[in-house]
Amino acid sequence: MDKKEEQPTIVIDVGESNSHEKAFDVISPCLQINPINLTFKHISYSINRLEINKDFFHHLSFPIKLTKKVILDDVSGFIEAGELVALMGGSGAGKSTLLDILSGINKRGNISGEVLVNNEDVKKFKTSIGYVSQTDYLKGTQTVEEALNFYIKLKAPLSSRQSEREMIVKEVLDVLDLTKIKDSLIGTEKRRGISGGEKKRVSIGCELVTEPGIMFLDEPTTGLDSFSSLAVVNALQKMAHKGTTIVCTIHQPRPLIFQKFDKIIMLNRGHMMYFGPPSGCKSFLKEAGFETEDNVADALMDAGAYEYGNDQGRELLAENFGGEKKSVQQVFEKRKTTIVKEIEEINSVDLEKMKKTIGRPVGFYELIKRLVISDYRDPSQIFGQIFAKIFFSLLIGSVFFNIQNDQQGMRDKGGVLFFIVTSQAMSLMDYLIQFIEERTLMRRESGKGLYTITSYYCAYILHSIPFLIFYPTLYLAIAYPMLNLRPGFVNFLCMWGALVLTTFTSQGMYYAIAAISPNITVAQIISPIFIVILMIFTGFFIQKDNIIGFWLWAYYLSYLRYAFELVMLNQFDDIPLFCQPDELVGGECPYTSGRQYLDSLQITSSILVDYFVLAGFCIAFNVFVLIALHLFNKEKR
Ligand SMILES: Nc1ncnc2c1ncn2[C@@H]1O[C@H](COP(=O)(O)OP(=O)(O)OP(=O)(O)O)[C@@H](O)[C@H]1O
Repeated sequence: MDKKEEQPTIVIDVGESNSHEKAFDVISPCLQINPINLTFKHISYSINRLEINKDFFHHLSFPIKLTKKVILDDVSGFIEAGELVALMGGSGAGKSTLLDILSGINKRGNISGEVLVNNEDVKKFKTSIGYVSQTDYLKGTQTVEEALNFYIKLKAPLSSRQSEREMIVKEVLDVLDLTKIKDSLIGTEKRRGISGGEKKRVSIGCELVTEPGIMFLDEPTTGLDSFSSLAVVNALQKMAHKGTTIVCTIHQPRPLIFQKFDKIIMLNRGHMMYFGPPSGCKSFLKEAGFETEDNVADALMDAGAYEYGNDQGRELLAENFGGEKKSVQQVFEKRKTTIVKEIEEINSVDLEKMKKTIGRPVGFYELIKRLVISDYRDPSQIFGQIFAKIFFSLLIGSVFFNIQNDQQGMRDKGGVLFFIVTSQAMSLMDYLIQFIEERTLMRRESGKGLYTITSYYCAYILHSIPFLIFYPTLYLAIAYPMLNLRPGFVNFLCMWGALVLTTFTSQGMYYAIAAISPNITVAQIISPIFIVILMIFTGFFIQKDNIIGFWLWAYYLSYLRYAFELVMLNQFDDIPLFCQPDELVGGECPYTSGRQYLDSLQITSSILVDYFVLAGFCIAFNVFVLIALHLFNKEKR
């Protein structure tokens, strides 16, 4: 049988069940779905883990031993183009693990067996496969339509035209019943948006607009009410009718939902327990001795629990089933050879190769656009920064108003410059939290091949540049004249440049902390430690000669020291200082020039050197972030 010739009608033959024909929806003019057959043969998955050795005391053996935990054991099956398949099983049965393996996601454990899409290794098409995880990773400041447009623009073939893309988005909105809410914001933690069920359908839509021939969904109905669950499964069924092969994990579906699937794959403790259409479940259970009039999905789960559960659970379930029990596994084992034979048959069918989708160069522009729109729709961080700058500049401007170049003024100026530099560095702490939140989305989207990590980070930095220049400008524009700092445009410009560079370097440092921190809590603990160390070693509190050898590294690595030295040199080099009558010591003025004050703080470098070192730190931090994002933020489960 040549399936290519038969398109768009594909015959589905499922194990021992009755074969049925499935015709793809021909009213789909836009979505170009490549029919995909998926076969998986002898899949086993195990992980090695370290465990406490309970025999340690009895036999005086090693206290820790390496054990192997088998999570999937010889699982085989096939899914044909346009089928909607439910992967069922109790908690810990191995559903998510099998879904990950089928979708080509890298796993940490040992995998054996083969997964083929249209006869080719699934791993080759990892980024072309649609995968909807249990958690919705969406940009809350986008509208529903914008989210779909973002995906299609970044993943559609370069040859596709704008009008075609618009039609696909329109069709997907329609299929998923999202047209009415297409202009609604998805919503963030601060601002409520669409409902959970709608979010799930948007996540599905984001995948669907990229026209995947095959899609995997991890528990798409979990956490949804029965109506929303039905709406999601209905949408999946419509997509399957248009030709997309769909596999999703699901927990105990109600009968209405259960019947919508073309095939059920039931797992129990890593073993396959049932493979076939929902209509075949009842006879299968009967054959295994579990005759029931209940909901078949529930009965299937119970039969598995009966076989693999403990004695107590078995007793409980025995009351329900009655009669002499057989083993579902035993009955299923007989069917296994038929499944493997079917897989060979499916693999002998010559279907078009699966298409590979490649990220588009427009990705960078789309990323910046999304970030700018996000700032516009959720400007709380920008307003927060502006408020902080105005507040701090007025605070120090009024406390240290009109500082003179006398002995007290000299010290005040030193303190004020220290405060300006360090407060500017500290004020960017919220960038760290925002970056960690963004990182999760970036990990997901780059894992799907929408863009590269490098283009994301460059876009992220680029979109923040105007703000990182504006904040220190605002700070100095208010504080500089109030404080009576050194007059002259060149001195102002030098101070401004130092503060802007400090801002960029601090942003790099916070992103570096964020890139290596596993979560926000860890990052929030690490960053104040860093900042305090950097502040102690600015050279304002303790000079190099008084630092003990162990801490000298911190003196050299404190980028705030170079920033502080720079602004001090700019303010004090070559200026005369005078004494008020009460400041004379033995009739003499202790400091008659700014240079003397700089020498007392052991500030001997030059403005140019400090600029270069600061710029070097800024570049180094950003290169470190890129390396860390590539090393630690790859999708791997
Ligand atoms: N990396 C891992 N380390 C340790 N155990 C793991 C790992 N991955 C999976 N497991 C174990 O393998 C089993 C199957 O996990 P999996 O997440 O696939 O189950 P599931 O059927 O999806 O369960 P649930 O419905 O509760 O999400 C579980 O017992 C789980 O604890």
